[in-house]
Amino acid sequence: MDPDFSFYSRRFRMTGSLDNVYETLAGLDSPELRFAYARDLLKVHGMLPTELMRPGKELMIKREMTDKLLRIGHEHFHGRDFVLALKTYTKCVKYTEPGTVQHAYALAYRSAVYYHLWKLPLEVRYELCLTDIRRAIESQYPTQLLYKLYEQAGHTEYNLGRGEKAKLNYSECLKRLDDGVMTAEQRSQHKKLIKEYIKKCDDLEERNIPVDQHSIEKLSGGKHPVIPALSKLVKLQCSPTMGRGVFATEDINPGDVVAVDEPYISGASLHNSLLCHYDKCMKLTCSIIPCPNCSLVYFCSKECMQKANEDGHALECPIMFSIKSLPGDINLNQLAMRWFVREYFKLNLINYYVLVKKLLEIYKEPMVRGFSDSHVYNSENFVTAFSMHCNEKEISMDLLLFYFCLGAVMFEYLMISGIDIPNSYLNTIGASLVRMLFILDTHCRKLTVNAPCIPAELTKRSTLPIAYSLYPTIYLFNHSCDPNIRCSGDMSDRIRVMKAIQPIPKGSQLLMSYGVDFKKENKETRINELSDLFKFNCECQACVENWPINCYTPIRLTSLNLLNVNLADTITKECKKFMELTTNESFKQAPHLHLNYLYDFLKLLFCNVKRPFKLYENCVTWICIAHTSVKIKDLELLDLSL
Ligand SMILES: C[S@@+](CC[C@H](N)C(=O)[O-])C[C@H]1O[C@@H](n2cnc3c(N)ncnc32)[C@H](O)[C@@H]1O
Repeated sequence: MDPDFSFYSRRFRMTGSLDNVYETLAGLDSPELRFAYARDLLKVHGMLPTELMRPGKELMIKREMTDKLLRIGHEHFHGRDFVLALKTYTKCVKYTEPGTVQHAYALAYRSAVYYHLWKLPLEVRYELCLTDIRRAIESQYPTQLLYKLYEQAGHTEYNLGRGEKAKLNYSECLKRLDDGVMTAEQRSQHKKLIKEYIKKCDDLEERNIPVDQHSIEKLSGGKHPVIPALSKLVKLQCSPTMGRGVFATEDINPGDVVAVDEPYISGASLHNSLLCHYDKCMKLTCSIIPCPNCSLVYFCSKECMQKANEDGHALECPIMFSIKSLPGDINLNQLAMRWFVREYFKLNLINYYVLVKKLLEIYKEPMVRGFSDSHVYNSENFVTAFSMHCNEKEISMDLLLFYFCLGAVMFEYLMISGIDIPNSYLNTIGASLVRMLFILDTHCRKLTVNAPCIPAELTKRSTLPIAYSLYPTIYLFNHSCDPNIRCSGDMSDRIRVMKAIQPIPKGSQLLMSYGVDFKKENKETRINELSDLFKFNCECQACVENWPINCYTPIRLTSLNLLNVNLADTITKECKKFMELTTNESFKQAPHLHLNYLYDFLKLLFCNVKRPFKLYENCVTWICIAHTSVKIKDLELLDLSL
């Protein structure tokens, strides 16, 4: 369902006051005054909340459902429908509180499902099984049944080839058998069996199971001295048509890594419970634990839950349910709240106030945003993100009113939850929350590059966003319909690596695509799309020179497009070679094995042929494909929309 951005204007229209509201809002030129106005307006119309909304009843009903769900889970399990059993037990894990017997049962049953879940690769299912066993043991699994869990853990470690760990678990099982409810005969039989298992472990050769090491790419030329997420080969500079941007200080080659950025702030999409919501983890996992207080965010481990609490979740937790009920985009509302509480509490009231007051005043000047008085760029993620350009002037009155009212309501919830903000700071701090909403709306909602994705269908490259993240440094790159850099690697990776896909001579700007490409769409469509989504008129070379789309791009070398006639023979020969290679099946299967060849061919054309030229554009496309490995992760083999 599309977010309802006309929620507040509809309310005011009903009271017949909308025209006046628009007029007054438009006449106020500072964000603080607009915030104060929206807050007063809501107060007058009785639309400011006076208490927090609580999950109460909803959560109780879910908890009562658990027993029934466990029974259904058993039916699926015994009917060997392991995927349905997994879904059902996972619901139970979500609905029950960690530390309770019910929670422990749900985890223990789910561990048994993982053990049998043939659809998952062996190592994955065994690791998940062990994780759930460990958690069930930590949550109050009944003492008289603990031997079963240790036995299961022993089998799983054994199957993973880890003899020593298997022995430890079997030995624990032997001890725990004394607590089991059974006859003396049964106990002695069982102990005999476990001792045989222990003996078998001695014969097991330790296997080294390769771990999926995600190698993080290194920045070409090393780290930038001021902005560590950027390469040393670039600098921040202002361009008259695009504002702040990133420019090459040396020649950059295709394949060079120009930025490695981590999300500064992120949140899993609310519909997705396959992801750890702690934003420094964001691991895809089937094995989740909900926050025991709000039950709205999930973690892959207790450690992540603890770190998330220290990083601000403890503060947003009491108002999570209220935020969930607000109009607009739930995911982004939550993200804005997370961003606000984290920075506000990190900096403290006065520091936060002083910083945002300055940023709210100067953000209109592109080169001042983020720069100190001595023109040194402040690499703090908060400054980079908070000072991001987002064309507020182009935003419709509807949306402007929406965000100021939404910010005022969110702010009220914060104050009701106990955050004490003196009156003299209130409007500035409130306006900072509204600015966060604008920034996230402009830069997060619409850019899929900011959303870790999983493939929507196994056979296609289309992807589904599973989380929303603000990558502060990536946002410094301006857009081109003919990008010379691109995000490489797996789209579900939390860390984003930007690589050059074309040669970028010293002094030129590094440009990424915000989602449109001159090869696929004509100028009019692109302009409309960019203006609709991002509210700017594209000033890239492809738009300014009105380059034709792919099917009209010249494919032949002629005196019109050949810049160096002396090299005509060499270029013709190389073009022929490129065409032969790229029609070859083995090349299509593994273009990444030919990257160096593609880079050399591209550089040859870059220097000697006028663009657009079909083979140049095709070569860029192949480089992009080779840089993007959309790995089919283990979890996507299952339909786990829980
Ligand atoms: C993600 S920000 C990029 C950094 C921005 N230039 C700044 O000063 O913060 C996107 C904004 O940059 C500007 N921009 C980016 N690409 C552009 C282009 N091709 N033509 C014109 N303006 C552009 C627009 O104002 C856009 O809203």
